[in-house]
Amino acid sequence: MSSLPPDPAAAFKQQAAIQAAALVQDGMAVGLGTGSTARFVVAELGRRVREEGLRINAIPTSIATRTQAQEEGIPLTTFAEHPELDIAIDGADEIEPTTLNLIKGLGGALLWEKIVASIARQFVIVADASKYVDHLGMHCPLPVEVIPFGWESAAHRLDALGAQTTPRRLRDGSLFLTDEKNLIIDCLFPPMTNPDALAADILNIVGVVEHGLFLHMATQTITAGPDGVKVLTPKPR
Ligand SMILES: O=C(CO)[C@H](O)[C@H](O)COP(=O)(O)O
Repeated sequence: MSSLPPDPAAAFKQQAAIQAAALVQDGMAVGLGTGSTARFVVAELGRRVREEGLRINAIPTSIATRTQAQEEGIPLTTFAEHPELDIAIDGADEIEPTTLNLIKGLGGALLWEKIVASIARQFVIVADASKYVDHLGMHCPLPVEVIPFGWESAAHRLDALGAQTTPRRLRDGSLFLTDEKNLIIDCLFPPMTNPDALAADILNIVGVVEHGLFLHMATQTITAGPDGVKVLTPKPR
């Protein structure tokens, strides 16, 4: 039996996920996201593969998603076979509704997620409606992935950019390791007015591998909440 409390947003997440999974067509190469909302997408795609004979090839964005996809019977592919993807569907931690700029990575999979999103012709975000914010950074820290060597110095330089930094740890106090065996520094920034500039500053720090700002990448968000399902595309810049 799971010891996790029930997720009050689960039904909304599932609603958004099922609508997004309907965008996937026969023959597509699909990026599979990570997190509790993306899990519903993978489950629905698995159902379509088994019950409708949907033929897809997928690339998962984490070891956890790879395990789920295999359990669901979704055929997996490689970057060699599919250097580009037709669509990637993933969750988000915060969504700015005008630009569809995002914070991702509270689940720790931001690096693989960003690689997969960057090669997808469509990058569709699924979430419950609580993820909308006026400015990124309002509700959650920005995860930054750094290599283990010299991570304390990278954290110090993130502090200097105005963040309150915390290395992510497991319950037993040990440092959390990503699927690439890197560390995550969670960075609490004031609400962001210029995320593009901040992203560039963060990437300038030697030792930083990636950050959870997904800017100008999402082509569509599908969210569900008490007011129903909402589909957004980015407003022209
Ligand atoms: O970026 C992610 C993992 O690295 C997730 O997509 C993000 O944390 C959203 O997760 P959830 O759907 O569980 O709210």
